[in-house]
Amino acid sequence: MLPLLTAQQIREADAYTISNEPVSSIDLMERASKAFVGWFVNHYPDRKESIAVYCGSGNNGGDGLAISRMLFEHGYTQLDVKIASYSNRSTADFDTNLARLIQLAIPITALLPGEDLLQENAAIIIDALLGTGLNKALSGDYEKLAKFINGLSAGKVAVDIPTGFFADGEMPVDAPVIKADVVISFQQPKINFLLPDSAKYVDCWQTVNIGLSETFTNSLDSPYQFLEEKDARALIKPRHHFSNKGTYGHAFIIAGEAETMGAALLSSSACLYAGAGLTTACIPQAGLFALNSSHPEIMAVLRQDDEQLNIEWDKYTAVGIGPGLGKKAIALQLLSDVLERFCNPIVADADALNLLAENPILLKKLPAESILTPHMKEFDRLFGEHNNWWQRMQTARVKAAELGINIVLKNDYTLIITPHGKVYFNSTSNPAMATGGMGDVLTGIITSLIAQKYQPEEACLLGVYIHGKAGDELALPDRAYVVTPTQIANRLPATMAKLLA
Ligand SMILES: NC(=O)C1=CN([C@@H]2O[C@H](COP(=O)(O)OP(=O)(O)OC[C@H]3O[C@@H](n4cnc5c(N)ncnc54)[C@H](O)[C@@H]3O)[C@@H](O)[C@H]2O)[C@H](O)CC1
Ligand SMILES: [K+]
Repeated sequence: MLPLLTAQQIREADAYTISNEPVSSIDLMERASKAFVGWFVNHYPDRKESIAVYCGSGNNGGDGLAISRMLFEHGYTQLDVKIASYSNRSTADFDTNLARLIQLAIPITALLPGEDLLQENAAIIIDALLGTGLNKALSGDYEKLAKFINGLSAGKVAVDIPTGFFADGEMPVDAPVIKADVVISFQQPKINFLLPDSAKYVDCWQTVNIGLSETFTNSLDSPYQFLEEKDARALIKPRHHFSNKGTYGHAFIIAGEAETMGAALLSSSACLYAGAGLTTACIPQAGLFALNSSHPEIMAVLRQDDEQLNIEWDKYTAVGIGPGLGKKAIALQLLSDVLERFCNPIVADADALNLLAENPILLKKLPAESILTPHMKEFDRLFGEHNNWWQRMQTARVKAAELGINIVLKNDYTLIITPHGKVYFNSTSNPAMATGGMGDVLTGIITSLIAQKYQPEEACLLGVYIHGKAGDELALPDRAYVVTPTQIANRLPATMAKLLA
């Protein structure tokens, strides 16, 4: 896991690294700037391209000055440095880098308070105005400069973080931010890059390692963690010789109405392909033919709307409930029944979540460590409206702890929030996966992993990872416009095998 630190913690990690590596602060800045330049030279190899480097007078600006010097040394000839001299304060490392830069034949212009901004013709803007030191939304000269830069058609590359963007915490609505085409972020993505509210500011980010002390960053035990391939590899268990279907559990998927049988087929097939020993789907009578003809491996428990059910709950090692289930009396009866009679953690999705929202008393009956897999709207129906994702994420932490459950809050970087206060951001998945039925597949995968005796938290982490990874393997090589949930389900065995290789 990559710990995701707040701006405050990044400063602490910075200070710790400086005194314990040890490395001088100016050399750490040199290392960060070199890492930026390493990326830049690969992506913008044309040494004749005109580049304007906009620098503040703090350490982000210091990086900008060091970057300008290094680009000059790499043979970039059309450099122009602009220094926003809006306050009379500067950091020592900024001053040192300014002294180094003025030795070189690079034009440097100071932008003074209240002054009109000069025309800008550069093809590329490097934004090194403000970084993680931002303490309030931009206003005055900085706001004017940000709007000016946003109005330029030049490509924009931000150093560490776009100027005006909050690394963590709630962003004021419509805060002025320099919109970057790409952000080269030091050491880790900033937490807010991973929340959907960042979409209007950050097109794309990449990280470069600057060697902050891992001993220290791990010791902070940050609640926020980034889930990566090595973590999924550590979680996935091989299938053993002499194992049989009984070894891998019996999953029960309660889903589908006559008109939404697709949801039941998608979730139960994903359950099958993710490796459950046995899968039984609880479906309406009308869906039996579709189930048998598409997936003869999956067994059925049929239900009628007006009939009392007599389910043998003891037969099953995991239960997933909700996809396409509807909200009729039978659905509520099934949900109440499972909460009353099934002792192990359950996976609740879609209509099961809507029923829980309408009958909040049932939330308290969820078996410990159960898993809810809402998208944003389902989450807000359950726990109230939220104005922004930072707020929503904090509510999820409170509710997960209060109810003793895991919450999988679906999005680009799906969040897995545990009852123990951790928030894991998943690193896989892509926009080609934005189609109906994707969530049904995820429910099937997580239920399957619980049936196979993964701990609920492990099932969430691995399930969310492989779901997105299968989507990446299908979409990214040919830049596919869309991948379907059926393709994802079919792909799972290969994706899982690769993780074990
Ligand atoms: N991650 C690391 O370990 C390293 C980071 N580096 C770079 O340093 C910046 C952070 O630098 P810092 O000096 O702390 O702050 P900034 O340059 O972001 O800001 C300077 C200064 O600006 C003032 N300020 C804050 N908000 C506003 C505002 N809204 N309007 C005007 N002025 C504002 C405030 O006084 C700040 O202190 C980090 O992003 C990296 O780029 C190191 O180079 C390497 C190690
Ligand atoms: K910046």
